Amino acid sequence: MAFYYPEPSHTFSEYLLVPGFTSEECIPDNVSLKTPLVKYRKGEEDCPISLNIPMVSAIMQAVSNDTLAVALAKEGGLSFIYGSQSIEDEAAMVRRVKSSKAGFVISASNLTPDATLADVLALKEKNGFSTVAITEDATPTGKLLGLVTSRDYRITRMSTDIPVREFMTPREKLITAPAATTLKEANDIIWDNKLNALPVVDDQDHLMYFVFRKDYAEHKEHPLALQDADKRYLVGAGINSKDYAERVPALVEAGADVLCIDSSEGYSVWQKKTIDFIREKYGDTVKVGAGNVVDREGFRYLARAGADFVKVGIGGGSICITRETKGIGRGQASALIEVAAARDEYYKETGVYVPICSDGGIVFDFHMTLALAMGADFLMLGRYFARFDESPTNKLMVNGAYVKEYWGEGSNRARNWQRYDLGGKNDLAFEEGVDSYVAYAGSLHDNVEKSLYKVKSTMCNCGVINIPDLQKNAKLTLVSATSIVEGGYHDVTLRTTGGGQ
Ligand SMILES: NC(=O)C1=CN([C@@H]2O[C@H](COP(=O)(O)OP(=O)(O)OC[C@H]3O[C@@H](n4cnc5c(N)ncnc54)[C@H](O)[C@@H]3O)[C@@H](O)[C@H]2O)C=CC1
Ligand SMILES: O=c1[nH]c(=O)c2[nH+]cn([C@@H]3O[C@H](COP(=O)(O)O)[C@@H](O)[C@H]3O)c2[nH]1
Ligand SMILES: [K+]
Repeated sequence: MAFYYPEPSHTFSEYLLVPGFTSEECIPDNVSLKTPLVKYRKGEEDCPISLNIPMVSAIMQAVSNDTLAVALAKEGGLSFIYGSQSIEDEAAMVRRVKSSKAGFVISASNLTPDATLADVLALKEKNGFSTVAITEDATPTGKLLGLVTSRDYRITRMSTDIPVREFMTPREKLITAPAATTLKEANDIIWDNKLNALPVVDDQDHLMYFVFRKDYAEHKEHPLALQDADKRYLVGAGINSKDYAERVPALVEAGADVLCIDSSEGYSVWQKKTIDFIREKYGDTVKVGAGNVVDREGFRYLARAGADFVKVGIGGGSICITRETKGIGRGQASALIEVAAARDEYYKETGVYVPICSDGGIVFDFHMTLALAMGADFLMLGRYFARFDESPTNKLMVNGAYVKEYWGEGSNRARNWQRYDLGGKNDLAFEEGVDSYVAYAGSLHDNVEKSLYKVKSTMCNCGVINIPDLQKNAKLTLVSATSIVEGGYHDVTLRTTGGGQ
């Protein structure tokens, strides 16, 4: 007979935290959100890689490119560059993160001289940046031919079909700096010449970075930035259990700090083979997470296989339709609670702490606190990051409101690159994700700061100022359907619409 779980499976919104004693030391400023990313042995002082905030961005085309990776690393979190692209393209993204330096920004707005004023305006509308690099091939690292800022054109006086070459500031009039320029030198040049943006170029006159006037206090603004010993930002990269023999070496060579096998379902021999390959070739020097699992057995299998962390969650993501199409999955809270217990059990048995990541289904900021309280060491978020300026997708106006595009990795849109040719017949493939819009929410920095302030405040209510203590001491209660009604506003008429999350 099949096995039946005695309890239904639950998710975050069905739980509440019950406050603990708040002492004088419990104030948000005292809270540390530092958390382990990869496994470590009992007694080892420092985890080989820790996050300064418990957030990683999802391994998705619509979420984790190099721009978002740099923005998130500045806050103390980590991105996993999406693996659903060619090995060369993924490695190039990793390389761009590793070669970006604090204060040195890879140009996110680029056109050729043949583009028009209309293109400049459309680009500005789309990504909000007012400095456009004019390069030979419209890439961020192409040969620099000029620059367009809002000082170069007047919309009221110029036709929008005028080509960029006619109004850009051409290369010969630009003040630039060579590759070896330090941030301090760059700022002196900016100051002496009253510039807003200083292009940094290599010896072949290819654009490398911009230094913007406003980024001067960069290092002071980002005290939690996640950097390696050479002050380069940390970055992760997604891999799959098929082309790892080629992909892993390319990503390692590009400088990826940690890898993660990206799959809807990780309790499989394919994941073990992938980890075996890495251990054989690199020993423990290359860190790799695995998943996703939703129960004790899945966790133990991957932990024993040597995973550096294990990702939890099947079908809970905002764009997921796996539960509907395949009928597999488990309520995210139930999955997390069981896997956290399995991690603790495994730690007791072996002395090895294998961190777990709650992946998918985080909608409200309080879900973050709940997931951590239920035992997650860190959280993977897709929809959350897709809404920000730094995510790779288009910002559009739909029904009078700004939205950003967001699509699942199991949607046809994401699968249009050839990875799926590697397994099974294409005509039998079915979609496991949707293509959608999410409400545009502004900059990553502002949102992360706000969300984490809420998490810290709640931790103070629970009487704890670090994540391990939250995991140990949190008191959680399931709530009845009726008490969920009690938890929202009720029996009043709102004077204004809206309200918090
Ligand atoms: N977390 C979630 O709930 C879900 C996530 N996704 C996302 O969609 C994307 C695709 O996920 P999947 O379809 O699970 O990709 P996948 O590549 O892990 O699996 C696709 C199919 O290939 C098989 N397979 C894997 N390695 C193999 C090998 N070496 N030889 C032979 N067969 C092999 C798998 O068993 C599976 O049937 C990922 O980005 C994933 O994160 C999709 C659905 C649900
Ligand atoms: O069923 C699915 N079909 C998909 O197409 C898909 N794409 C991503 N994912 C998973 O969802 C996570 C992100 O979830 P959120 O948007 O809720 O943060 C991600 O981190 C993934 O685990 C998918 N699941
Ligand atoms: K399985």
